[in-house]
Amino acid sequence: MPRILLRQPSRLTNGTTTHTRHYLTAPIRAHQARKLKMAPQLDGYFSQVDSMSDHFIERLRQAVAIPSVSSEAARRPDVVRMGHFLADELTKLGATVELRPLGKQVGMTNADGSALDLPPVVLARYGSDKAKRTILVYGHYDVQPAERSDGWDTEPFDLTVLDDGRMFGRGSTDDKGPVLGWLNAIEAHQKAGIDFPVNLLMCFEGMEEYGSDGLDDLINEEGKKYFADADAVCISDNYWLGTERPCLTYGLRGCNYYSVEISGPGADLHSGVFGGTAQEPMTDLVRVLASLVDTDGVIQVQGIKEQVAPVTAEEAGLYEGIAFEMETLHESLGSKTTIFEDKKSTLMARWRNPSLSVHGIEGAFSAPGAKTVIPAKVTGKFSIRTVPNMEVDKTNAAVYKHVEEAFAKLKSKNTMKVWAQHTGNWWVASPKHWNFNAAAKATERVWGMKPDFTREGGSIPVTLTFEQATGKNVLLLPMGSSTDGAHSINEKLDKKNYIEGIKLLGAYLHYVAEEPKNEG
Ligand SMILES: C[C@H](N)C(=O)N[C@@H](Cc1c[nH]cn1)C(=O)O
Ligand SMILES: [Zn+2]
Ligand SMILES: [Zn+2]
Repeated sequence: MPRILLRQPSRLTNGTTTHTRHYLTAPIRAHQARKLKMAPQLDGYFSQVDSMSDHFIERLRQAVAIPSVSSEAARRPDVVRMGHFLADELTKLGATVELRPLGKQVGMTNADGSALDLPPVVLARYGSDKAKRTILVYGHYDVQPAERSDGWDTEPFDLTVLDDGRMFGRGSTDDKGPVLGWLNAIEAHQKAGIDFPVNLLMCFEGMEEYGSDGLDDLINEEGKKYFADADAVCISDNYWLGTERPCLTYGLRGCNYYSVEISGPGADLHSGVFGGTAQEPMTDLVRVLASLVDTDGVIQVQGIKEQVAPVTAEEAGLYEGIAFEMETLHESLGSKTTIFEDKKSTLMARWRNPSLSVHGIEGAFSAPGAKTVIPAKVTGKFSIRTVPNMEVDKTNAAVYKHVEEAFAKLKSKNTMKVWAQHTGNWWVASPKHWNFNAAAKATERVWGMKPDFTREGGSIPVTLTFEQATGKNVLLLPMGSSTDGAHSINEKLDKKNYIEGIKLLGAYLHYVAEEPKNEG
């Protein structure tokens, strides 16, 4: 059973508080169902999901307990264990499952220097009825790093369920909750004795948080083989814009992630002995990093903004209608330190303009205390979120030129190297497709309101690859909300979003089955 902690909610924050939400009562739901002329069997499915909610939370607790951090070599066995956990659960549910190896990872090794295996991709099929549509779903079972000492209020890998419904744990919203949502939807159909409305193809990877190493090749290879039957693709791996209105997402930014390494001395040095006599890599690095972007987020690299698609009149009119409040953003951010004061500029900055973030410095002293060291080699990490019509190679070339020139200006005797650690494309699709229609109807049925159509500031590198390799429409159908704190301390998923999200995923599949066959 999940651990239920009856603590005061205020002790746990990721800069958020909970909202009172108004959920659908049974009569309103029945009215919605009549209005949407829809699958009566959904009511049975919804009741089944409700009655299995403790079991579904327990499944999430087991998944969160596996610290499947893809960016740390030492955690790789846990990432693999998580892949096996999913494969076992799917097998128990009657799916046909394969664990596909992806070979060795480039650029990361085991502690002893030996090559590191990439975690397997979980490929699974549930149902193969030619009379039904086939939906391909993708998600990831790896997570961002998390240590209690980062500032978590609870153990990050121990799902902590508060009595107000917030469920804290690394991966709860990104992306273990949504991935398990598909498994839970299958199980609830089985337990309720309701025919599963579509065939499901599943692709769950363990390297998304590290740029989806190795997955593009597999998708391209299987586009017309394992994934050949797919009629459309659905990904549940992003978040609502706020806490009240659900959304369907038709765009993502890309992500180019860079390292800049500066080295000089043969070893770390005593700053009393060598300070003032040796040129310091850290001094050079902070000056190079500081040259990239200003306080208002304006990218200083020439050749980036020049690639950005102009705003059309149609796009300019879209923003005001979106349910988004600056107050909710302040709440998710945990402060009022926003660059813009208005909604439109903020949404444009998140969805359709590039941004440059500086993430950290490897090799630098970062612990509490006052160590008087001169680090011998430091590596700065930064990334650019890319947007239409930016090109990966052009962007890389512009970044390398900027960094090389910024370093040259320092006239330093140290050595500098810059490279892209991983790159991932932006993606924008048409929401005018039966795949989105089905999701919109499911949203209205489950949440009692029409969804907003949104773009996402984050990246899911393989989205464009799925679209191109299958030639099918891709839909992003988020489960969690803006206050979940993905990648942050105290990541959480609200129980309401998890349970209603399981209903949403199942309802979407029923509406997919009912969409006219001649569209898309
Ligand atoms: C939106 C998705 N849940 C996510 O968090 N994606 C990551 C993927 C990533 C990591 N490196 C490059 N892309 C993200 O947007 O940071
Ligand atoms: Zn994710
Ligand atoms: Zn993520």
